[in-house]
Amino acid sequence: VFPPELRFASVKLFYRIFHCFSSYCYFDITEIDGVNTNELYNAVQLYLSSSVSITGNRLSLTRAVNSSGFTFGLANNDSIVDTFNGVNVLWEHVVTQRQAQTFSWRPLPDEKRGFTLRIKKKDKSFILNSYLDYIMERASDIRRNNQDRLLYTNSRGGSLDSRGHPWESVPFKHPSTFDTLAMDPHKKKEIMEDLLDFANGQSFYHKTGRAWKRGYLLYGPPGTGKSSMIAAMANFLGYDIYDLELTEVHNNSELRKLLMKTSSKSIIVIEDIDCSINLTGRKNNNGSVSVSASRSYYDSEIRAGGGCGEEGGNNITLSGLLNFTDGLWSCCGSERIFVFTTNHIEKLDPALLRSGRMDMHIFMSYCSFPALKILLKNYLGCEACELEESILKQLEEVVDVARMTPADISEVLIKNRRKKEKAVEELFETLKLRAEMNEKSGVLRGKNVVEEEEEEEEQEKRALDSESPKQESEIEDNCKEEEEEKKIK
Ligand SMILES: Nc1ncnc2c1ncn2[C@@H]1O[C@H](COP(=O)(O)OP(=O)(O)OP(=O)(O)O)[C@@H](O)[C@H]1O
Repeated sequence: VFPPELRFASVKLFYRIFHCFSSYCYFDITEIDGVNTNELYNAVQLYLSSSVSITGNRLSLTRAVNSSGFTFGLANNDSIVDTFNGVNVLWEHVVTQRQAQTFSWRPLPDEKRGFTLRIKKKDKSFILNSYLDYIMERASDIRRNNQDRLLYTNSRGGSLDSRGHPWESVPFKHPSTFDTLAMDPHKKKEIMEDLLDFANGQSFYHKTGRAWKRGYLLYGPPGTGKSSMIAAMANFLGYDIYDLELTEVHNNSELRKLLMKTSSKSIIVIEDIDCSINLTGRKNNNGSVSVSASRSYYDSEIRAGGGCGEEGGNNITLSGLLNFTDGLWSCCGSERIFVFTTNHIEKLDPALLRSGRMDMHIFMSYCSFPALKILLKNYLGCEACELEESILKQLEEVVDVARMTPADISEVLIKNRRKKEKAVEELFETLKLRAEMNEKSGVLRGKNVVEEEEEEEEQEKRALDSESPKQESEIEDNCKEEEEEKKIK
């Protein structure tokens, strides 16, 4: 009976009166905002998925592409109460049929979906300030946990893929974790704590004015678990990995572009850095740092591809690499970890190793006794306490002197993994043989491995401490000299 205009006006009036007397206010969060997808809608859906999975009776269930987890959702027109800091809010999932479209540039779904958030008027400012931010954060955590890790590598010859992206990706399914990694448990704990401190340290980095990034240098002989450590780090933090092949990068600007296209919460890896870029050019023949060391010197003298005798034909300079790790561009994006690996730390330029670039130097050593116990547990399923005391003692005696890598030891264990006793016996024989060979050839010079390793680490630290300040003063002197020369000219 009512004409549509009158009907519309009376509904509007009714709502106004209703809202005046109601103690609630409502917010509509639609799936599509105009023509764009509403980020908040997706975030709310993910956020609610954790609470509805426990309380809901009828749920929608989805699994996104590249995701290893299921997402629970509120069924159509269902509602749920959520509590945030003692405040109750009501979420309703509203689904209505969309009117048939006459014409549209972009076809929209037949259904119009959205969430309605009902909160008490008195809680409005509190909820709007912190609850929605909290939802966005939780949603991105859930998304990251559900999503498969990705392993990116830079395209050959710097070419772009069909989407104009310089990185190609594959799902990252490396099973290495800190549990499977054989290394000294104290060292392992220290690394894990450092990683957690970094991942939870947003406010600290903000407060101290530091870019939210951290550098790790993994060094040690081949087969000691450097790559496994990177995989364990990625699995531990849930980060993607960008495996940067430096020999495929032509120049510094290409390097910078690659950096700009990496995402937050990622680990950028350069493996065997000493083979990717020639870092020895800065040193004199006797190993001391050249007096003429300066950025311009790096630029002109140090070229990539010379480290392992291969000519890569690319023009990345050390200066470019230093800028990559801690220049202004390294701060585009946040929460990034740089990991460099090398078998020859002595070949690396001290400038690359200083704190701020490589904050933590991790020495991946030959297999020690605590690491051996982890391998025995992982490969044979036997705890150290299950083995006879005498066998353990024998193993402990030879393992340090044998200087075998965890990779070598795991090969011996894999062969006999079904027969525990035979595996332990063969392992002992192999370790003994190696230890004898080492002693005969005088590799150890009367010291045990741990002492040698500690000494190596100590030497490296001393070299760094003495070189860093010297270098900076040298660089300053050089700059001054250059300026004076320019003035005279
Ligand atoms: N510390 C370790 N803990 C457990 N497994 C290890 C460890 N080190 C090596 N391995 C085993 O040996 C194999 C090779 O190790 P990995 O590639 O991580 O060594 P790497 O130090 O990176 O060697 P390279 O320097 O040659 O790249 C791995 O697949 C893993 O199974």
